[in-house]
Amino acid sequence: MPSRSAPRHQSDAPVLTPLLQRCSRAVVRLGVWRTTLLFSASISLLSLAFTWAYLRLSGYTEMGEAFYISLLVPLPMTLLPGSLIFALVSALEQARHTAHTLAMTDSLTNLRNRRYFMHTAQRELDLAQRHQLPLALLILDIDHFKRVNDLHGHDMGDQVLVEVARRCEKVLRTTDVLARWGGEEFVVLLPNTPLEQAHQLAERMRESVAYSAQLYASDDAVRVTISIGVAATTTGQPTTLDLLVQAVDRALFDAKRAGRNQVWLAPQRHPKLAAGPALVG
Ligand SMILES: Nc1nc2c(ncn2[C@@H]2O[C@H](COP(=O)(O)OP(=O)(O)OP(=O)(O)O)[C@@H](O)[C@H]2O)c(=O)[nH]1
Repeated sequence: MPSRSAPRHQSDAPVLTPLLQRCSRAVVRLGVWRTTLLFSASISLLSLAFTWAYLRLSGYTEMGEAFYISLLVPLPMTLLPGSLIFALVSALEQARHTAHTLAMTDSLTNLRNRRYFMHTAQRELDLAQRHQLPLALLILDIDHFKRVNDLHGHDMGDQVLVEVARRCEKVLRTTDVLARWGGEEFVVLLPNTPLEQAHQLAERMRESVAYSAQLYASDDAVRVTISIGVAATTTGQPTTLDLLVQAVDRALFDAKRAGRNQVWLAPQRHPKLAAGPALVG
């Protein structure tokens, strides 16, 4: 009978890389000096064990001076090279971590970027389908944003983007993922959320942007609104991320065409997506 278990690692590379990463993260967590001391102490103990085994096998019963030599000599001998190596490993790990975070972050808003979002959304969609849970997706777009830039300047436009991101973030739960989709668009993933609940959240985001007396900390107050497209998967029905994004895009397009500052739910034209009323304004 063929084995059902997944084949184990076919080469050393996939095993080694996570192992090395785990080791370098451990160095960062412990700190260079603690790692060095731990390393040097382990080498000393190993050296002691080897000496003891060697003497026993050679017929000696007393350790004598060999005890002190095997325990204490490796300690100072490994301290300097150990600390240099671990300092280097720690610096490399921190640089790798920073580069990884930067590659996934939008520099203006500090939100996750589209690349991170797509990766996370695919994983969440797979999980939702495996556990038969609903999943909702929102794309929101600042209305007439070009005018903000034209009237108040690009720097103010940037401030508006940051402020809208902050307001939307406040409405969301910790499990939701908000990312910058690009330009003046943001995307939100709502795991374990049916369409009705996603709609309520979208409305709260829309209101938190539209109904603020003075939105931006500046003498030159700007008021903006956002339009939002929403779609959700139907529990237990398979769909793809592309289909979901297409449905949300279409709903957002409809919200814009209907006059902006509205939330539109994805219509029934994608049978595998949760159906809802087409317009919720
Ligand atoms: N300040 C600033 N502007 C940006 C940034 N990214 C994109 N934009 C601007 O966003 C504007 C988007 O304009 P449009 O696509 O015409 O859309 P809109 O004016 O918002 O109109 P509707 O979406 O139809 O309501 C463009 O003027 C871009 O230059 C950014 O990072 N900072």
